[in-house]
Amino acid sequence: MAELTGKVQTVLGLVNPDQLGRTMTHEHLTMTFECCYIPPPPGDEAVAENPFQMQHMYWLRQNPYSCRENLLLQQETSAVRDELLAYKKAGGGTIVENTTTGISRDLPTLKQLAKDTEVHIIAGAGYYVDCTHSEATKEMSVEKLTDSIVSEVLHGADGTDIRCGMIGEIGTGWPITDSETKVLKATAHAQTQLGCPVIIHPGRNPAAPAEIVRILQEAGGDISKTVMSHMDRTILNETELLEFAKLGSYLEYDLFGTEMLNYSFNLDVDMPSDCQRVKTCVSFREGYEDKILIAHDIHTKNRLTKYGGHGYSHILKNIVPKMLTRGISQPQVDKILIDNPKRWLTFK
Ligand SMILES: CCC(=O)NCCS(=O)(=O)O
Repeated sequence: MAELTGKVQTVLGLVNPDQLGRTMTHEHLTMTFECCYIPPPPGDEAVAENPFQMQHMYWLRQNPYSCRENLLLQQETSAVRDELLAYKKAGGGTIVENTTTGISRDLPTLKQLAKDTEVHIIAGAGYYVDCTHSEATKEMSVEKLTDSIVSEVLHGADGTDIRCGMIGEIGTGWPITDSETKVLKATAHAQTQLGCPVIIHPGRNPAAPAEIVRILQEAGGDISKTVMSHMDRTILNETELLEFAKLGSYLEYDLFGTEMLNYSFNLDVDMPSDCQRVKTCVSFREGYEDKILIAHDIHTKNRLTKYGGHGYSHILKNIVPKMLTRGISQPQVDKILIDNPKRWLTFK
């Protein structure tokens, strides 16, 4: 698309890629996550019903998905606005907002937040995981899904003229369902037409990312312009990780700030700590330094600073200084936070 080539599309319009600055490539500013509610562990039912107050946040840190109120990030626009102002003050320039159809994307609110804070916000086109697909979505052909995704980028989404600047996060579970496979194929077809960035939410199985790449590739997708999210909880074995890295997608460590003992979506996974995430970035700094992206993927209320969480500035304020003490140079940090996001987000 000639008008888009060489540009980045924010909710306020096209910008020159050099304007983005430091970029978090996977965040949510307003969304609902009720689709992924998990009943509390036996014996904790009453605790889960506690008022949503600071003295109960210790429990939410370990059980974020077992309290319905915690899943309603869309109720916190004012706190998110304050956080974005703090993010800007900390040196942040851009947020890629990954909320897609199924988890309450709210483009007018994103546009207002971008105006109020002067943080560039890039919205995502497409569909989240199968359980959020409506019956109408499930019945759509790959061609119809492609048209809908293309239209969200070229004309605007959700009945507005606010345009998405990338496709994703496209949700998949494990095993990948028929409806998710159709959406992946449509994503690849739309990417072929638009030359746009794509970002994927893989299912929680180490085999999921490679299977997704295979489906995208067979449908003509450009893997070099595709981000595989949530690597932190998906491929933990080093040999398997290096094998996957060879396929050529961006590798996104986007759960910075999430430290929990039991990962309730997959109890077999030991969620890494931030120190372990930094170590992984260190091990990737030669060879794959052009492929690493990082973010917090804030999607529940308890991760906001208002509730004692780490907030959207955690990487800039705490992780970058840690990286510098562990052998990642300032130019390498700049690659991860500025150059790699810019390259990924620029339309071909
Ligand atoms: C919509 C937010 C989201 O999907 N976050 C991913 C959470 S996890 O699967 O990595 O736990």
